[in-house]
Amino acid sequence: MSAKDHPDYGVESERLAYTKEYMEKLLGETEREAEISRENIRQSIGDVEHLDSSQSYINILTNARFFEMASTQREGLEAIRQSPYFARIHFKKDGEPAELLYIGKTSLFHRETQEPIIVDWRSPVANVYYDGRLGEVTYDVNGEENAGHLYAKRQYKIEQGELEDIRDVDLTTTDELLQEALAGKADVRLTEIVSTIQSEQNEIIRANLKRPIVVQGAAGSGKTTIALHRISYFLYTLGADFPADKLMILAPSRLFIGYIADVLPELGVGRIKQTTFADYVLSATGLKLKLADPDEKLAMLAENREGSDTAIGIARMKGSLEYRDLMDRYVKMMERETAELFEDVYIEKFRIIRKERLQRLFMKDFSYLPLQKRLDRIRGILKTEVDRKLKEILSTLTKRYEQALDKALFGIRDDDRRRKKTTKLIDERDARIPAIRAEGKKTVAAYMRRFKKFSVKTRYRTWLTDPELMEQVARDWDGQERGRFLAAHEKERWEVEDLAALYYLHSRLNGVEEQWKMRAVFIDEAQDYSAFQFAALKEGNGTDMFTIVGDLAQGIHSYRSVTGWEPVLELFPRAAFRTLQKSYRTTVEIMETANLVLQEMDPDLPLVEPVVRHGPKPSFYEAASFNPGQILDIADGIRKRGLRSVALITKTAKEAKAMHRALLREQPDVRLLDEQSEPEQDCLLVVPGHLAKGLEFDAVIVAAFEFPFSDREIDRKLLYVAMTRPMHELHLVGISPHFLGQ
Ligand SMILES: Nc1ncnc2c1ncn2[C@@H]1O[C@H](COP(=O)(O)OP(=O)(O)OP(=O)(O)O)[C@@H](O)[C@H]1O
Repeated sequence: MSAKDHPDYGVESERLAYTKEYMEKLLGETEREAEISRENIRQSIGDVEHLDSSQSYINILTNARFFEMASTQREGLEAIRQSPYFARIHFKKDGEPAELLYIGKTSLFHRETQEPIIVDWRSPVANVYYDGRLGEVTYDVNGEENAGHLYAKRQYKIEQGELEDIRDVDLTTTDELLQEALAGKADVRLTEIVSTIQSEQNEIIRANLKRPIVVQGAAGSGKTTIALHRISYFLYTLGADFPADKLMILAPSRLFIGYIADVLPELGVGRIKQTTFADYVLSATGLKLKLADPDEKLAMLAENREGSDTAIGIARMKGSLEYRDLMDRYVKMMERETAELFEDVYIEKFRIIRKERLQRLFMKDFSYLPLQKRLDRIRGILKTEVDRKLKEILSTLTKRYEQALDKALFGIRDDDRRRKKTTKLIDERDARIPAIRAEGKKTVAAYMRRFKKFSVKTRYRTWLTDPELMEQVARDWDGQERGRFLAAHEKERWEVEDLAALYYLHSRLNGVEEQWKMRAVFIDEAQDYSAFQFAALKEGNGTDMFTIVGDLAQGIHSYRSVTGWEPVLELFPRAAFRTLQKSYRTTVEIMETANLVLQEMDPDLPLVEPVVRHGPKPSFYEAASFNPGQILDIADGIRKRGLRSVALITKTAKEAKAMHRALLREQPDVRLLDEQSEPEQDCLLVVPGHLAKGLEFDAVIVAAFEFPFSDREIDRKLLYVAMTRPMHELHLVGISPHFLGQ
């Protein structure tokens, strides 16, 4: 059906024409305003030379601000020019007349009449569009409930400024727009979904922003997308108090950041910090460490290598809250050792401050601060105290010398004795007073020298290698456990698993600098975080405003990460918890096959419900060894069916490298994805399973030969992740595990 067939086509095309016309007019105006500001700036720069320069500077600043505002408005208008809105609601707020509100990516108001021409999708009233109900509805405005009646919802497809389609949405029709959006091709990039956000997703996006939220969401349920839209909603709603650079999204790899980076500016959130946990910790602590390959343990497990038990046991320990408690005990020891260093403070023979007072400040009054920050405060207090007392001492002494001189001058009769006495007094005074003054100037610095800066790296390394210290800190470990731990750290080697402890120590000893202290944190692929990582991030940033999204079924790093959300909810007691079971990425046929793997992990796990969209059944190709020709044939077939992004997902990184090499010999358009690469289209991408997490492709070929997928937990998870990446086609090559029923 085309838009022209709709009975309201005439009205709707007039409305679109009106909107476009107004936008063009506004664009012209902002263009002129920008030009005027630019001209004013130019003039003021000229005036700086010969006029009152402070006035000219003010002019420059004001006009620069106007220029910026005009540019931002122009950019906003440009962005929505081709498709100004995507929906309309017929809505009546209680006590007000009914209105037709057009919803788009940003708002547009008539400058003179203040009439809303387009309402922002993030505005409070737009909530009723997403909420899924018609009839009596309520929505929240700044914590206050507003009520009204929603008569109708209508969706539009507007492309290149042309009205292509109009659809009235009622509760019985399926969301055709969603179906269409899902049938589209993967772009190797995420896109915004503001026009088709579903009500259960909307609920998470708009959940109380000042409280934490934890989301367990199935593969393809839109977790990443929702996290990004929640950030956009966050900045729209609370942006005035929370500048974008105080918000951070933590992604699993740099590759993944590249994948989401495009959608961030589109949602108006390009300026937030986008980083990985490792990069964040290294920047925030200022530590320069070369980290060992973070996926080595995963490889050990996937390849079923000998000797992985100890390494994995240690990794698990380092992610636990028990390890955090050990670090707390270690900090307590350092606190006590530091407190012992306090002594009374003197200038000459005058006591300025007693050590007990300083110890009390350090241990009690400032106990809420990191150790170094407490010392900094104490230094400040000492300085004030020394300055004040020094003045007192100098004035008292000066007076005392004056009195003594008076007494000598007027009290001693004998000339010779008097002269001697006064000379002695004057000499003494002239030496002592400047000496005290000089000493007083240096007292604080000299006193504070006993406190050495806390080097987090050195302190942590000492904990890992010093048997005596370990015995004191890890009191509950037996000799064997300590021995194993010490032996594993003989060689200096830094691993991702150490980062939580390093960051935690940094935050407790030195404190995280303002620049790195975030006010809201969004974590994607959160199933790969350990309890200690969550705890450390919360402590270091001093906030619990976290949005945590993940899928336990994809927890391929579960040897070092959480295996349930309970510990996370305990760490964030104010958190809301939501689950998403519906998957939007893939077809019914692919999801049903992936569900077989899910069931194998834990029969109690709820199966993922795909949004009804059909496609070919997954194909299986029994093959004992890798044959590049076979893979390229499959990929060619996929391309011929019009799909563009194709990934070959392997079980291990080692096999990915080997397959990539072999494929390259046959065809140049093959790319191996690693941590640093940019995902790209139109070539066959070879992706190791753990890096495929979070990404999506039109079609996926899963292949494993050297280490085929077996019945082990790690294999099931890796296979599940790989199988849930495609939007349209899945091909499995190699020996498939029995539970796939092939
Ligand atoms: N409401 C929606 N409308 C249109 N597309 C959607 C919607 N929700 C999700 N999608 C699409 O579904 C796909 C999966 O979304 P996303 O990658 O955010 O899911 P995820 O839960 O993070 O997946 P995974 O855990 O498997 O990485 C994306 O292509 C996304 O654009």
